[in-house]
Amino acid sequence: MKVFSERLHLLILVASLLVLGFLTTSLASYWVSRDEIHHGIVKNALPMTGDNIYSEIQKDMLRPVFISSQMAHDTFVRDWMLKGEQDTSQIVRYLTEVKEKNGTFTSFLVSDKTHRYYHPGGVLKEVRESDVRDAWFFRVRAMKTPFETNVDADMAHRDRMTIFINHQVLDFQGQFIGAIGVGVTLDTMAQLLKSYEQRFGRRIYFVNPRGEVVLTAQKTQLRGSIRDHLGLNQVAAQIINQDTKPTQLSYQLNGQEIQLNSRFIPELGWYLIVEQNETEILRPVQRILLINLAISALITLLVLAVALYSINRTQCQLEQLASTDALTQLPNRQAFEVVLQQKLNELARRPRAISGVFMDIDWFKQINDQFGHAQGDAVLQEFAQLLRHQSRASDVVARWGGEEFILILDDCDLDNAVELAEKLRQTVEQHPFQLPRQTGITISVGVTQWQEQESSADFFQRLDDLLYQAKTTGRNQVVHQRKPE
Ligand SMILES: Nc1nc2c(ncn2[C@@H]2O[C@H](COP(=O)(O)OP(=O)(O)OP(=O)(O)O)[C@@H](O)[C@H]2O)c(=O)[nH]1
Repeated sequence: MKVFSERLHLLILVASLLVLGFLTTSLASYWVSRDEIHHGIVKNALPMTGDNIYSEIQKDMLRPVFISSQMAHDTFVRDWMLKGEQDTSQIVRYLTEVKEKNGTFTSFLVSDKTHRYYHPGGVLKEVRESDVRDAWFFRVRAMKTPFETNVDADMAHRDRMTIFINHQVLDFQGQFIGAIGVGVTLDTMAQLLKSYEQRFGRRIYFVNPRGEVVLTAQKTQLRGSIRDHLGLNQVAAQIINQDTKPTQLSYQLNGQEIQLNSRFIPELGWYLIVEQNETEILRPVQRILLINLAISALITLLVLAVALYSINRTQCQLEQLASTDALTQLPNRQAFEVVLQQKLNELARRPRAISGVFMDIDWFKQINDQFGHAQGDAVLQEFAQLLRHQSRASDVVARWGGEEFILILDDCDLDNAVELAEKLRQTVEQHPFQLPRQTGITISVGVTQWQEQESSADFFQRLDDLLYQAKTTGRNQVVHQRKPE
């Protein structure tokens, strides 16, 4: 029991050390990867996507700004306006050419004198200070800078969202005489967002200062106000209250961590939002962690199995060593007593006759004295070999000590036991032992049958007495005692 619990303690210790080691390395590498991924998203991926998109926007806006500036400085335009806007077809043709040559979505001119709004289709309307949709013109008129970009619905094209470059037109004395420019659609921008979404698996969209989603890539499918979206509503106020510096935010959605980078784009007057689902990115790393843990568990089990196997093997070898007589390889007295006890316990379940044969080599001291101890050992080994051959698998044979041997015969009554003992005695007597000189070797034997309810001490005592009787009454004989009737 003690050995078992020591073995269990050892195995628990080995398993704990392995589990601790594997857990520490697996979790440490998972945490490092997780931190690196988080850092990569927050410090690099999201801000860089924002930077790239912003620089694309700036690049895209350069050409329309340049075209609008050229239109504003065109002598024909200014002369035509100063000469009283006589022939509408001339300016319409001019605006059509600008639009078609440059591939812009629209082109326009608004006169400060007549308030007429010209575009490639003719005169669209007259701008009025009272109309909120015309407020842009009066704002441009009051501007200190020569142009602005303004995202607005284009009335000439069914209110399609358009980026207008509104450039002031000044006369030759520098007085404001109108606003001119081109409009480009947001289609290219949407295309850009879509390609970024596909390439990097990030959600990208624009939000106006009221918090409404104004432009998304097709995949995003985000509509309405960000205040109405679960998760996003946690950071909506921070997104639209920020200054122009990019801001890093995060929110929780369905147990997932979403990282969000937001920046104000002055050219559009919108906030550019780039989002990345950190939990999703972490999934492969978590899968690797689980695989690592599974491999670790397997290795731990394997090591435990190998340890258990070798402990058991060593223990078996030790037990074998402790229970075997080194000279004859027969079980020793201790082992014999254990096996005999098992046999006696079995008797209750299956009652049967059991007999004992106790043997002692005669005059063995003389053999040692004549031929030396080594020769005496050889005789003991040869005798053990004879015993082994004479006994059955169910019998228990052992070296009792010195030159004494014992045989327990299973399912064998006294008559059969005496017969076998006699046969054994004769075999020994006739056996040519390997000695330098031919020497007769004999044995004295005591035989008796196990009596019911008898203690093993009494049984051995009787066997010992019978053997003593054989020795004292002439040796080389079998003495037995009948079972009392
Ligand atoms: N070579 C050898 N001798 C042993 C071993 N064990 C005991 N002996 C010897 O066996 C001898 C037994 O001698 P005794 O007990 O006097 O008995 P005996 O000479 O056989 O005489 P009886 O038994 O009376 O016939 C002793 O000399 C022991 O030293 C052993 O393993 N090897």
